[in-house]
Amino acid sequence: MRRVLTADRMRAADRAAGEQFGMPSPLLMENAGRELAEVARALGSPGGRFLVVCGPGNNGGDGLVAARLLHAWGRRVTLVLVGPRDKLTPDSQRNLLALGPSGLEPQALGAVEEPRVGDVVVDAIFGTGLTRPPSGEFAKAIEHVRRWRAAGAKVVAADVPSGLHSDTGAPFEPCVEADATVTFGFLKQGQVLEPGATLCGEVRCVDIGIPAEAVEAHAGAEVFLVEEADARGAIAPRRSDTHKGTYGHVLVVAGSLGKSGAAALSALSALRAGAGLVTVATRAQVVESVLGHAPELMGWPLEDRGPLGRADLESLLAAAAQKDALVVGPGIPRGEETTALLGELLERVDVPVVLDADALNAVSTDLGVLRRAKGPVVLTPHPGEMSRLSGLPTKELQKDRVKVARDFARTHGVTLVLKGARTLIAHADGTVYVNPTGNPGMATGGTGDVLSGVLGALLAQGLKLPEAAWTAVYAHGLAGDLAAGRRGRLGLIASDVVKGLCSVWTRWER
Ligand SMILES: NC(=O)C1=CN([C@@H]2O[C@H](COP(=O)(O)OP(=O)(O)OC[C@H]3O[C@@H](n4cnc5c(N)ncnc54)[C@H](O)[C@@H]3O)[C@@H](O)[C@H]2O)[C@H](O)CC1
Ligand SMILES: [K+]
Repeated sequence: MRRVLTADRMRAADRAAGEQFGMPSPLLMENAGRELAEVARALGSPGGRFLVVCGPGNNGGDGLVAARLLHAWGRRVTLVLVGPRDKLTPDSQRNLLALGPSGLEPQALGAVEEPRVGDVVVDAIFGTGLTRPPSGEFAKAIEHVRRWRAAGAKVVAADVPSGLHSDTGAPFEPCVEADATVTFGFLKQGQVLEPGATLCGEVRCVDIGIPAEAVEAHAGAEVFLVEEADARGAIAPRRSDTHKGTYGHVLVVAGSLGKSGAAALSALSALRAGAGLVTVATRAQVVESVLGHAPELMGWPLEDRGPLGRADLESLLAAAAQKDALVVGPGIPRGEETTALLGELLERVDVPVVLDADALNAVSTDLGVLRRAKGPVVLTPHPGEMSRLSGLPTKELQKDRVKVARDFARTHGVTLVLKGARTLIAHADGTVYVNPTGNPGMATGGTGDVLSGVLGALLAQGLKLPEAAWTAVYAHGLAGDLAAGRRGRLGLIASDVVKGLCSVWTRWER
């Protein structure tokens, strides 16, 4: 897991590093500038130029250090200073003075010789201090950097691409797009959320001497980036003295006329994610078509009576007996009484329950059922379903997904998987995990059903929350990435993701 900070927490850590741990800001800046210069040097070509564009704050100071070092290393450096010199922060002032012996004189933006392929532009205009849309000469400088990159120069951003909001990952207009971002101390939220993650290019998080102890714990507000080792480590190797009962029995309550495929995808994924047994509870009229997808599946026919309602409760409780996890929602026939039915089911079933698809739409009309649940509950909404659950317009909630997901999980005591580019897993304690796997090829019908099955299977095998959730999400996204590598993103369909799960397990069992 990689801890991810907001700009405020990063600044507090900066201060603590100086005040409590003997790492004053000028030293931090020198270390940051050196790391920045080394990455820039590695990206440049031997005869190439280095164009360092510095803003008025400490981000600019990092750039001034990098310019001095690149020059000392014999590189051809052009320096541009954006904004009034009298506005430079004290640390940046010092570094401007330190340039004296090098003879490096800042040039005006307009006078700069256009960079070419093989040249490197160091973007040190703004970092975590950006608080409003860049304007005037700052906006012009950012537009120059964007144009130079389009002309073939490589761009290395200091800490954060200038123009990117370092907490939300939303770009102001204009915003630098970088080939690499050298970030200092800890990852920032905006670098792991889209579109920020894409705008950063390859993120290198470098140690500049800020000890982990300098970061104040924020119980209930921590954000972590999930890494492959975390997900892989959650899947225990299989012992020889085990049997299918060891790996749990999942009940999938799903499917309806015309939507038997959703049930099959969810159930098949539960099998492909290691569940010992999977039973599908669905209307009698579709049970055979669901089971037709895999002889390994078992069926629990529900009497044909249209939408799921109270009349189905006794049968579903009987189906849920001796099960280790439930997945409810993919393709279910939803009606007036489905919310009440789910409420009763959640109150009486004590194993983990995954609510997906139309089960989410059903509970969104009475969120109280979540608090009344006897066992742990995981919701797996996409943004549209999240809008119905939260009452926020989709556009609104997408602006600060971390906050929306955290608030919902904490308020209702659930684990919430907010799907999308960089899916978020918010746990009831307020901690949010960011998932880096997955690709736009997975924006195709049925991939959500696949995730619900994987999640149900890991819960049935005894993984606890939130670990079961971020492991399922990571594996599901990686399965999609491996499948896209074989099929191409355009051709990817949900069944490929199911097959991709096997590639994940073989990769992790090595
Ligand atoms: N441990 C670390 O992370 C270290 C970080 N360092 C670098 O310091 C910057 C943060 O520096 P700061 O001075 O706070 O802000 P910026 O340089 O990002 O921004 C400059 C300055 O600009 C003003 N400002 C904000 N928005 C606008 C705007 N739209 N137009 C004009 N001016 C604007 C605001 O007042 C800012 O103060 C961090 O990213 C790192 O690169 C340290 O150097 C090393 C340790
Ligand atoms: K920057």
